[in-house]
Amino acid sequence: MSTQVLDNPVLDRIDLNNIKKKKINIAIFGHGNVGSHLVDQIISSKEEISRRRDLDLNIFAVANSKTILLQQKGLNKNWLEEKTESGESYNVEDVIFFAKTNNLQNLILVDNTADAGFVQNYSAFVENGFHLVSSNKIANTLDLNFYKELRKKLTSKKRHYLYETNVGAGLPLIDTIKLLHLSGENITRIRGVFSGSLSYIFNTFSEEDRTFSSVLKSAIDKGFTEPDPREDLCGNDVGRKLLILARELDLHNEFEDISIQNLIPKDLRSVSKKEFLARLKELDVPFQIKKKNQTKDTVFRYVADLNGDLSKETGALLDVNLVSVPKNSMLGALKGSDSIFEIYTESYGNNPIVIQGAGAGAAVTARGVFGDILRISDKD
Ligand SMILES: NC(=O)C1=CN([C@@H]2O[C@H](COP(=O)(O)OP(=O)(O)OC[C@H]3O[C@@H](n4cnc5c(N)ncnc54)[C@H](O)[C@@H]3O)[C@@H](O)[C@H]2O)C=CC1
Ligand SMILES: N[C@@H](CC=O)C(=O)O
Repeated sequence: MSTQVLDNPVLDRIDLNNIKKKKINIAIFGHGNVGSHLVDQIISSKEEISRRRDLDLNIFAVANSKTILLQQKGLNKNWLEEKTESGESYNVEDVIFFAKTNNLQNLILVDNTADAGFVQNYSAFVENGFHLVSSNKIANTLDLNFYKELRKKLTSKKRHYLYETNVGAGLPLIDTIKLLHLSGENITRIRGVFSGSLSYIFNTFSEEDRTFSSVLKSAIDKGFTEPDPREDLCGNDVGRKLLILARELDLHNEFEDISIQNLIPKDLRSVSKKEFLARLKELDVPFQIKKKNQTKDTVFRYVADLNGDLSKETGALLDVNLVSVPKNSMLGALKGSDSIFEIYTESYGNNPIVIQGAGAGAAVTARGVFGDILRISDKD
């Protein structure tokens, strides 16, 4: 598109191509595995999106737990060097103040942390005009009171909250379930392998002659696990995903309602993360014994199951267990870090809708977060 210049002397230097572009101002918290991919993806797709969708994506803040880089005109591809050089310590009120004093509109807060403390700021951000996008699952798995109050606040402020990556990383799962439920389709059961890291770990451990700790270490290095990998191994991360799906169906469950098989030996559960990582080899013998005792032609799968009477607010049963399944079954045939979700509904009968694909990984997750940002940008 070429730049058009107007005759009017006041407007004669205004680029008409930019007038109609909607500027979206984004603040990103957490730039670890997922967050840093997200910033890079936005910066490298910015021009193309500006051309195709008339959106000007402007990342005006990026922060980790220690420092922030604030730039009204937006980050460029050297953001990490700039932040390392001139990032400053901060609190979240500074970001809200910065957005206000610079009169930034169309604000989106992106939470790419795994921090329980950070989600307590959501309400203040919404109060000050921010939409929310989150890969962090915590806000959706605190008590139902917090869950409902946040939604009340969002409705009263006409703000949106999208979190597609909370379950199944970049897979289109939450949206699918939401639409089925909203359209009146009765979902009767959701079952599957919800964890990309545990899928990778058990696929690899079942197939290859490697110790459990070396496979776990690879999963950590590939960015599949939570910042503390015990969140995956103890089942909390899968439990959270199960609860998030249950709540999408308007079920009134709390985290404590989930029956979870914890895979961590008792004496490694409450040590520090540093000590746990130093003692990974202690997982080798217990898992080697499990492998040795396994029936022929079966593989381990860490399976989550939402079942029971899903037509009643309190009728659901939620459980997460390590099971042996035949290699040639749908769950048994999973590869790599794939997750699989079987969604059973009244109309689809015994043949579930199946959603399968990469269930973890920084690039796919960042792409999913990016999708949520674009969905919100298109609204209003
Ligand atoms: N890695 C994956 O495949 C997937 C991850 N997720 C979620 O994405 C989120 C991020 O995961 P990763 O990037 O792998 O973690 P990470 O540990 O690599 O990065 C976390 C980042 O959050 C920052 N942080 C922590 N507390 C903070 C606070 N209070 N304020 C500002 N920044 C803070 C850390 O400094 C770090 O930059 C997690 O909630 C995880 O559950 C979701 C789907 C898939
Ligand atoms: N640690 C999680 C990442 C995505 O939520 C997993 O392994 O699935």
